[in-house]
Amino acid sequence: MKLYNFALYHETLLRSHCPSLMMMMTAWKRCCSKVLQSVIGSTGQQRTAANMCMSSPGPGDILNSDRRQVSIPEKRNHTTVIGRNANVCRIHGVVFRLNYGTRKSQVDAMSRTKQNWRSIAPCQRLISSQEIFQQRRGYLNCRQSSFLDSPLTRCFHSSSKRYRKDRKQPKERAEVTESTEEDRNPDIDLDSDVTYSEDEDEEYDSELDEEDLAEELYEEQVTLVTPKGGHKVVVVQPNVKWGAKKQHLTTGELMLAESVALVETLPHWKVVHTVLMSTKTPDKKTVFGKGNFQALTEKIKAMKDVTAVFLSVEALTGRQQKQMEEAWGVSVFDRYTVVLQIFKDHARTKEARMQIALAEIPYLKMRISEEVANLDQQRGGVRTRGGGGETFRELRKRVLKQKETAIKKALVRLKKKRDLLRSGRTKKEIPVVSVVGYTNSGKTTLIKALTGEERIQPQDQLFATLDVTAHAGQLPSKMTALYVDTVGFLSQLPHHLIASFNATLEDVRLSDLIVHIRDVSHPDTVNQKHNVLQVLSNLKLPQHLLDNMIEANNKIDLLDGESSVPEEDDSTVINISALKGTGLDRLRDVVEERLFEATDTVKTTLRIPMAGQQLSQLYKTATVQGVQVTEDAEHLDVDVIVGKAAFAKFMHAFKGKVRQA
Ligand SMILES: Nc1nc2c(ncn2[C@@H]2O[C@H](COP(=O)(O)OP(=O)(O)OP(=O)(O)O)[C@@H](O)[C@H]2O)c(=O)[nH]1
Ligand SMILES: [Mg+2]
Repeated sequence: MKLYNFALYHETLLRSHCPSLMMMMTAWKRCCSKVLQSVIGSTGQQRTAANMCMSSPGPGDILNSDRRQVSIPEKRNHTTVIGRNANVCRIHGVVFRLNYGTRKSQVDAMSRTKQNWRSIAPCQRLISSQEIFQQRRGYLNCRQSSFLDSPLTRCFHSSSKRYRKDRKQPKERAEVTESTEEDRNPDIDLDSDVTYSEDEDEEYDSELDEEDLAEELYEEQVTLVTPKGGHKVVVVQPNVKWGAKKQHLTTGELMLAESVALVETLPHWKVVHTVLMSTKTPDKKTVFGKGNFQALTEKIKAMKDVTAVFLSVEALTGRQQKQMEEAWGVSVFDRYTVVLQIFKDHARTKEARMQIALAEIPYLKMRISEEVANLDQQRGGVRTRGGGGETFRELRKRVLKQKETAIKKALVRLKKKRDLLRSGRTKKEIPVVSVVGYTNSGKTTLIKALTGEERIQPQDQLFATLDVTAHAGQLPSKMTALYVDTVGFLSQLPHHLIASFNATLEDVRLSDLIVHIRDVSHPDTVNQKHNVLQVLSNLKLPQHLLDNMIEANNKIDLLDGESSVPEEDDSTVINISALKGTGLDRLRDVVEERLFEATDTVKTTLRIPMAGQQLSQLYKTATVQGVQVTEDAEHLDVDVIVGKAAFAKFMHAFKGKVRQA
């Protein structure tokens, strides 16, 4: 090994003067690689071992100007990378950190001399540094495919217009890439070494902008893989009976029922057992106390048909998850991953998809930090500097950051579009009513009933709606209002999941009125209301919106006696059944009344002279709803909806000639 390392140190020299020794070394190294490949799993220790051994250049190596390298086992169509920061790669699903040991002179010599390229890698091709970005993304995101198989088509450089242009023109791509490469490094002569496989050509075809990128990234993030026969899940619900973490408004049984509903929302996931387990310390590493954890482990191990455990806590750290998986012998999921997966399954629009991708980033960041901690603990290999996991973390964090920026940018663009639409609505003075509430409370059903919109399809499912949509409906005065359907809320939902929906929840913030719809037939309705109010207060809504909010007690048709939920006198609470249509007329009246208050508008009837400019003025400044000739045939009674300021101005301008009828 020492001889080998010595040889590596003088590799360039050896390549030209002693090819047979170099070949011997290469064969030795390949042999090491193959042995490693066969034994390497995914643990940090093995990765560290791989880092140590796969540290020397040879055929098929990736080398870059950062003086870092990685060895790739022999394979057809080797990819050779020249550029910056290609310091990590993935081989057959295993991540390798690149080694710092290669000397700059070696890399430079190889980069500059075509001869060397040929001798080292006759079947390799050179790719641009933009493509390296893609490979890094490939390493980070492609969980199944190997580094070499990952597509080389995407680029993180949003500024790299040229690259995108290349991809639009696949036939001319070879020349363009050539010149691009040469521009950057005139010493490299690429004429005969640049080859492209047909597969790669296809990948270059499709147009890709940041939104597409974000969408693709969304697809590639943590996805719960359902086994062929579906998942048979045991739901474990921690029940905090004492202390500050105790949930006062709900019970362990109700929380368990919600957890079961969550799991069963995922297609082919079936709950086969449930466990309600007391804990005093839900924040502890094992969530439960020692004795309870032991008892739980025995219980789960005795359940032979189980393929996964859903532990109903907000989010598990990577270490917790690993520890539990080792103890229980099956996959373990938390609320965050399950809810995120439901969101992914249900999101239809690009905006919702991007927001979900954004929501996942903090979770991934947390996991990366932990992985790094593990790797750093396990380092100790020769010729590694800065900690085994350091580069790994930097790279992944950088990729995540780029991704975050790309998504945020795309969201800002969409927000601008939304703002335009919103300003259009404001110009037309169409009032906006946001319908919010706990998931599955009947928001979509209510909007369908109020607007008569046929296309809306309510579903008996958690998080059926993830795309915020607006639908026009008529108020009793024939005035049009826009009802906004929103994403439902859920208890113990990590706040950044909700926060990631900020762009769409902006509509709620800017609406004129909020209707909070509750499922009063649900046994946990009080806790649900509490949760919704808490989320609304976290959204920092304007106080007047919260003060003016209407509460609609939905699904009263499911209650024993329809009067079992008392309505309050001040009409802030209205009993309805969105499905049966009960109480909707009253709700419309109250909505209109509140909208007038919120928008400083009055609805009135004005008596004006038949001859004069008053009527034309009213048409200009108010919404005229009806005109009747009075009995004396000299006046008109005009029903109008008009802003308070415009009304005062009108009355002042025609003082003595007009009055309220
Ligand atoms: N019996 C009864 N069922 C209702 C009523 N309103 C809604 N539902 C049912 O409740 C279920 C959920 O309704 P949705 O309108 O999809 O609820 P949502 O609040 O939009 O749910 P998410 O979008 O998932 O948050 C559907 O099966 C509806 O048919 C009602 O007044 N009475
Ligand atoms: Mg809905």
